[in-house]
Amino acid sequence: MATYDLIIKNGTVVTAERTVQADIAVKDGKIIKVSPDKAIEESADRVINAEGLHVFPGLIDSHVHFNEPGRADWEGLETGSKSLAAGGATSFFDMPLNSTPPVINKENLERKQELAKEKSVVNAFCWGGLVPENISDLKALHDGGVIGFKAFMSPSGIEDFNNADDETLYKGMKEIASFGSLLAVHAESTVMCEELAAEKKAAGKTSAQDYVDSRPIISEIEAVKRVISYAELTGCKLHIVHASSRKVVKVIEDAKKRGVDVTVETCPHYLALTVEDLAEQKAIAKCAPPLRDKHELEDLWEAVKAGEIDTIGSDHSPAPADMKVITDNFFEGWGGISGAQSTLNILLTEGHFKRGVPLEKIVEVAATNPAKIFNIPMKGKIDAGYDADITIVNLSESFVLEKDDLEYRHKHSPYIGHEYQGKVKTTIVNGEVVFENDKIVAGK
Ligand SMILES: NC(=O)N[C@H]1NC(=O)NC1=O
Ligand SMILES: [Zn+2]
Repeated sequence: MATYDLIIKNGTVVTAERTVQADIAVKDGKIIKVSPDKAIEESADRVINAEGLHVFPGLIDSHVHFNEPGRADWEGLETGSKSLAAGGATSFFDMPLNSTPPVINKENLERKQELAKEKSVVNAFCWGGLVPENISDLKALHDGGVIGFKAFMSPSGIEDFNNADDETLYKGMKEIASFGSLLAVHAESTVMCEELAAEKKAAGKTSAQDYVDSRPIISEIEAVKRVISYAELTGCKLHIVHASSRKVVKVIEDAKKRGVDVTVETCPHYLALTVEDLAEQKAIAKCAPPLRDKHELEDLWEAVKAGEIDTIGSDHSPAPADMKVITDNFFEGWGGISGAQSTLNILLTEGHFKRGVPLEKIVEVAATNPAKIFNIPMKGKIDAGYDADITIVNLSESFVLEKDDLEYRHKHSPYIGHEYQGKVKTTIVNGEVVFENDKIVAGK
């Protein structure tokens, strides 16, 4: 019998701390040994020669909406997880809404957990929801294994997931703090967004820029400041999702300096696309908070480089094509971008190659920090004892993303036709190869 299940030889291994040439030995789903000094000579059932390739910890996408159960016609755990594997991600945290029933009680959580076990080709974790109706369910959700809670401060666009008013934030955060979990928040001001949208629509102003102007950066800042106040009052750990501007990040930086336990996510689309892409691609590039301008995009990259961004998650929020239609009114059509498969490509191409973001920083925000912040032990790092969640990438290879490359149920993406430097060659989940040679091989 071979000593190991798998050895990855001669690769360049990237962690959040350093990049070194090393061999990696895997057995029973775990990394047994990382050997930078000398070759691992023992036997293995399979040897992958990664000479000339980079070996990253598999990405942990802390923000996806896979819609199952109940709306699997929008995406689903199988297609969603396959798209992640194809993009070099080995774990995801599924948001509590857009699936129906939403994950706002223990029973609904268990249903999703069972489905994920059956259908996902990567590691699946669930977020629980915080809505005005479920304060008394939060503890049971926590005990059931949710990685944290998610609340919307503005309407979610989903009728069975109500947004949290200030009273809900207060009571929910007090409760969540009592058992040491965390609240993630979609932070936009309901009043500002609704009033501005009503004014625009009444004036017949419905262009891409009008939609963007109806959800301004100041509306994110107002909501972020307010929820940070509740975090200070209750001691609840807080995570702000999808900050679209460094101006929002700055508010969080200031709170961190005061000692508030708060972290911040941004998404690849705020780092790769602008309002011009929205005007051109219409609902395919529509999201909330909306895409900003080129200046904001560049500033956000500076925030990544400066270490002000804790995590980067895709906020993959797909919908069928007939919901992604805008004729000339940008207030219509589903807001949510399909991007789960492209996160690493964007970070490498737009971040590393075009703007000099170190590979270690990419690993930190897309794998190591999500594991750390959300308490997923033994993931997000390539080291002895860690789970063998690994993605092997050829940084010398470039490609143009084609529609048929997408594993999504609905093959639309604002990134089709974009050229990327750095191609995912192999994705390994718990020691098993799930993607290689441009194909999902899980279960084969
Ligand atoms: N419900 C839902 O997925 N909303 C997401 N879509 C989006 O563009 N932003 C979100 O928060
Ligand atoms: Zn989201």
